[in-house]
Amino acid sequence: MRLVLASSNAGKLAELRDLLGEGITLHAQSEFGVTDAEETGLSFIENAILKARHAARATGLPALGDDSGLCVDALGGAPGLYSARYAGRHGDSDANIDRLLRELEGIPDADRSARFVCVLALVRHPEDPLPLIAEGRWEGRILQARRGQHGFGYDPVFFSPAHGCSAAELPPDIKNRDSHRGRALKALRTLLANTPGIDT
Ligand SMILES: O=c1nc[nH]c2c1ncn2[C@H]1C[C@H](O)[C@@H](COP(=O)(O)OP(=O)(O)OP(=O)(O)O)O1
Ligand SMILES: [Mg+2]
Repeated sequence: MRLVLASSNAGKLAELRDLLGEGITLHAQSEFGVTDAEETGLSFIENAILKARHAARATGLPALGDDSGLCVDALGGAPGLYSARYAGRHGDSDANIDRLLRELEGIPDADRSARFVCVLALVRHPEDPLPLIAEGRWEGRILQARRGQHGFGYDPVFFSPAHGCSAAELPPDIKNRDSHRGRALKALRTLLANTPGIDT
C-alpha cells in the first residue's frame, strides 16, 4: 500500500516510517510539494482528518494525518492543540520548551503531570466518509530542565515514570514502542487488519 504522510514534521516522519515498516510505502507530503493544511480544528481528531484529506486531495493517494501535542494539567491542558506554535513561531521547539518551563516556574514535581496525545487519521480518498481513527496517550510529567538528546519537540522535558527518564533519554526503538505515537499506530494497525479492502 502506498500512503502519503500528511506532515512536515521530520521527527514524526522518522518515527512513523519505523513504525509502519514493511507492507506500507510511506511518502512524505513534501515529495509532492504539498504545503501544510490550515489546522482550524478544535480537536486533535478534527486536525488529523483535515491534514489527511488535504494531502489525499493534493496527491490522489490514501493519506495518514497525525495531530499530536502535549497537554499539561497545571496549564489547563495547554499547549495541547497549539503545541507546535506555543511560543509563537511554528516548530521552534527550543522556544516552545523555554515558554513551557517559564509558565511552570515554581510548580513542584507533584503538580507537573502531563500527557502526550497522538491522533492518527487515515483516509482512502479526500472525501472518505469513514476515516480510520486511532489515538494514543503517554502519561508523564514536565521536568524542571531539559534532559537527553534523542527524539524531537518536547521530548527533553517530558519525564516518563514508566521508564524513569525523559523521552529524549530513550533510544528511538523504546520510544516508538511505548509512546503516544507508537500506541496510536498499534491501534491503527489493528483497525487496518480488520478493514476489508485495504491491503497492507
Ligand atoms: O513525540 C513527540 N515528542 C515531542 N514532542 C511531540 C511529539 N509529538 C508531538 N509533539 C509536539 C511537537 C509539536 O510541537 C506538536 C505537534 O504539532 P502538530 O501540529 O501535530 O505537528 P507539526 O505542526 O509539528 O507537523 P504537522 O502538523 O505537519 O504534522 O506536539
Ligand atoms: Mg501542525
